[in-house]
Amino acid sequence: MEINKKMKIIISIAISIVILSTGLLYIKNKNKVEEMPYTLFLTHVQKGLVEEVKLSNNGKIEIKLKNGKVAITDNPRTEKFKEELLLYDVKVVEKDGNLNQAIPMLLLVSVMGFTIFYLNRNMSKQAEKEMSNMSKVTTDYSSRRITFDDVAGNEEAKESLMDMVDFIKNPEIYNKFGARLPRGVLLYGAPGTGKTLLAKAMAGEAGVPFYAVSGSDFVQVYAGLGASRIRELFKKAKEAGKSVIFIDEIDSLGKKRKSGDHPSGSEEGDRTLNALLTEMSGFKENEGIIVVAATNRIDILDEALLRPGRFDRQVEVSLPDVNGRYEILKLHSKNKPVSKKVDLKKVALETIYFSGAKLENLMNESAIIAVKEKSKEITMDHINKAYYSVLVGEEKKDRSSIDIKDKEITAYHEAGHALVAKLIAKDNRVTKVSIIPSTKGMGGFSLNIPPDKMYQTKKDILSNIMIALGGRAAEEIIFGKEEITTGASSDLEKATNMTLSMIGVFGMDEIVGLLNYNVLSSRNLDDGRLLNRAKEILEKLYLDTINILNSNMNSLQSLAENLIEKEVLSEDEINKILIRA
Ligand SMILES: Nc1ncnc2c1ncn2[C@@H]1O[C@H](COP(=O)(O)OP(=O)(O)OP(=O)(O)O)[C@@H](O)[C@H]1O
Ligand SMILES: [Zn+2]
Repeated sequence: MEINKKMKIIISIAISIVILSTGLLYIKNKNKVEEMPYTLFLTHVQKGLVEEVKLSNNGKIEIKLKNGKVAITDNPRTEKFKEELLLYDVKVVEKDGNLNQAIPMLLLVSVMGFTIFYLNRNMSKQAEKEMSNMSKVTTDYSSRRITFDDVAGNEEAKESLMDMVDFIKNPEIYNKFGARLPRGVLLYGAPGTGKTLLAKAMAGEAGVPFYAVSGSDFVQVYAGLGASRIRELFKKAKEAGKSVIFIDEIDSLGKKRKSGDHPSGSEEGDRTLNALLTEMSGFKENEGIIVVAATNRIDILDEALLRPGRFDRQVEVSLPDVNGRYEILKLHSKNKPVSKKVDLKKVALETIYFSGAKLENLMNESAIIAVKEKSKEITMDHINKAYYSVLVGEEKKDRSSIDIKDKEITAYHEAGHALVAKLIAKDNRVTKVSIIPSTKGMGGFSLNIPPDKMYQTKKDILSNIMIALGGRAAEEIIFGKEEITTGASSDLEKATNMTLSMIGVFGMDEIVGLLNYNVLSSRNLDDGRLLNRAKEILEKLYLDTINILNSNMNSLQSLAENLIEKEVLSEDEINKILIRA
């Protein structure tokens, strides 16, 4: 922070103290007068209930209502305040403070205030803006209650959140058993996958108020305001008793710090984050308050956020698979006159990589087009038109435009990994294969769980290398040598690492021997033998992988076809397909 800014802050604090004490003195003398919240005062002004306002330099200003009542409220000290009052036909009296004791202080205040005013007009404007943002904490209990029925697909995420609902509802029972309740849940996943919706549904199911803020509102806020807003938010929630506090875009507060480096976030972001962590450890255990945070990027989050007692529960909210998309489309068609001829299953098939928000958008656009065309119902034609308008301007990297070839390639690639695992590592479990991108894999992923044991054998490592190569091998077999894709890059990284460790660290190759290559290269003794040998081993394993897949072509085809159709396969489904093939 530059000195100038620091100075300004110190001066502002000094001023605030003076102002506050003056204000207090004033209130003390006026203690018969009722204090009115500033927001209420504003509505009174708008409704024309205010007769007169006595402007002063105090922290509080005096107001007289048309019904004769006198009250005080906070002095906003904005430039336009007087004009606004005049526009609402309020009589404005300028008064210099009638308290003898306060006159010297007031003088001081005005002089300092004047200086500050010139020091930075903008800063105070900014502060004003943020002050008004303070009331931006959205509370949602007035609107319709949202429940888990409003969230389609996402069964896994829903399930883990249902537990939390029980925590909120019956903290006493958990107390009795001495169970420590989670305080924070982190929902992570692509934009528009329903994280906010899930958090709202949690509050709705538990029947408690929902308080929401967004991390991005705190970026570059006026010094100290972020932290105070956080405290304000928690205070509000605590007053309500049980509640769900939602912090969207938490990554803008808690970005990973690079070691040694100045924290990548702003100083203010840090302060806000610290306030958040303090508040979270501050509330008594088992009070029934749960903090839910959401992010699209769990990988850039500061680990401090993920420690026990903080956001120690992490729930992935993924893009919907074809079934999920069908459910979401059905949900958002409920209140719309959709023609019976519309095949939502087909729409679901054609909307791979669409998030829930995008599907909602699709149905909404369709409805708008139908209305414009004065149609009685929403037809397939409307949905098709909407489809293109939803996709317009989308970047390709968003993976929202369906490319059937992409889908096929991913399907064969993932089927390759899964099949190799099933064939050569019988102790491994393949629990899930998916062609929907997620944090587990950009194109898709094949979840391969090795048995739990302390040591890995050479055979295990060889198998794992082949499993990693299975994706590329399948691509080459099906689409040809020239059609292989960039999709295997992280697989190759893994395979290379495993091979190098196997021969250079674990001493598992007869030709290279028992030498540790890290030691050799640190003494500049590396003669390049390791590289040649690693290449040789990797090439042989790749050929083996191709051969295995070639001799199990039926299984590969069948897995891939099922993936294209269902997009996600469970362990059971995989096993069934392989038995049939
Ligand atoms: N699983 C779902 N079921 C039903 N509707 C959904 C689902 N996911 C998203 N939607 C629709 O999309 C809208 C936006 O979703 P939401 O704001 O919850 O996403 P988000 O994950 O919080 O997004 P972001 O990361 O962009 O903040 C929801 O209000 C809802 O209409
Ligand atoms: Zn792969």
